Formats: sequence, structure tokens, C-alpha cells
Amino acid sequence: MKHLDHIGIAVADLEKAINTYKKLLESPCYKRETVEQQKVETAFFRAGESKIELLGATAPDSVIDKFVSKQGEGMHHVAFEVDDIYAEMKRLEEEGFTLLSEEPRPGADDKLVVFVHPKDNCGVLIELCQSTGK
Ligand SMILES: CC[C@H](C(=O)O)C(=O)SCCNC(=O)CCNC(=O)[C@H](O)C(C)(C)COP(=O)(O)OP(=O)(O)OC[C@H]1O[C@@H](n2cnc3c(N)ncnc32)[C@H](O)[C@@H]1OP(=O)(O)O
Ligand SMILES: [Co+2]
Repeated sequence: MKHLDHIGIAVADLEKAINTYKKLLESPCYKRETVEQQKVETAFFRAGESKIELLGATAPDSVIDKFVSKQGEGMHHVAFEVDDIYAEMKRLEEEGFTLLSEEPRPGADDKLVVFVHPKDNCGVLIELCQSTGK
């Protein structure tokens, strides 16, 4: 059984979006973290057992900048927490899913992450994440 770790939302103005979601959820952003390799700054809100992850671009060639420029702000990805990301990668590759990196990469919130192309998942970008245990 996989746990829905977070929903990623791509935004044009992270500060503005943080204020919006703070009002919406009546709860503060509990963590902000920049993931240089992904050229994103993240802001996390708790939503029950799961989280909302707001994503702002930190560079014009960020995937988030490309997404927002092309499709506007909105739902970006769904992330599931897995116990063994390497085993899941192998299983999904064998099932014919397209993984977007050969190795898991450091993500936000003390996770290792890998992404599965939206074309394989009914148009939804899927992230698998495994806690690093930090
Ligand atoms: C890691 C930190 C943090 C964490 O949780 O720890 C994050 O979550 S970081 C999140 C940002 N990083 C990523 O998203 C990395 C994985 N993403 C990618 O590699 C690309 O964004 C990719 C491959 C999904 C799309 O890149 P591409 O250059 O191919 O963009 P296009 O605009 O040409 O899109 C091609 C095709 O895919 C559709 N698309 C793009 N993004 C999404 C999306 N987020 N959800 C659903 N569909 C998406 C786009 O509409 C195009 O469709 P088409 O029918 O061909 O027009
Ligand atoms: Co994410």
C-alpha cells in the first residue's frame, strides 16, 4: 500500500501562494526548502497525513517555469512514499513505465525522489519518494 506523500502545485509567485494556502488551510507553511538540482523552491503545508508542496521556479530554465509558462499555475504532480525506491523503479521499468532519471535524486523534505512520465499515468506526473531517514 503506497502512502500519498504530497500533491505538488506549480505556482508563479511562491510568496503569494504561501499566503493563499495559509489562509485556505488555516495552517502555516511548516518548511521551505530549495532543491538546487531541480531549480525549485518548495513550501510545505500539512494536510492530514499528506502534504501540499507549493513549487516556485528558482531559474528561468526550471521545469516549473516551463510548466507555468505553458500551462499556467496548477496541479503539477502526485507523490507517493515507497519503502524501497530502487525496487519500485525496477518493478515499474519492467511494467513498461518511463522513469525520468536512471537513479533516484535528492528531493525536498529529506527524501530520495524519482519521477514517472505523465504519458504513462493518464496524464499525471508521478513522483516516488523514499525517506532518507534523516
Ligand atoms: C525534487 C523536489 C521536489 C520534491 O518533491 O522533492 C519536487 O517535486 S520537484 C518537481 C519539479 N521537478 C520535476 O517535475 C522533474 C520531473 N519533470 C520532468 O522531467 C519534466 O517536467 C517532464 C519530462 C515531465 C516534462 O518536461 P518536457 O520538457 O517534456 O515538457 P513539455 O512541456 O514539453 O511536456 C511534454 C508533455 O508532458 C506534459 N507535461 C509536462 N509537465 C507535466 C506535468 N507536470 N503533469 C502532466 N503533464 C505534463 C505536457 O503537457 C506535454 O504534453 P503534450 O501532450 O505532449 O503537449
Ligand atoms: Co514533489
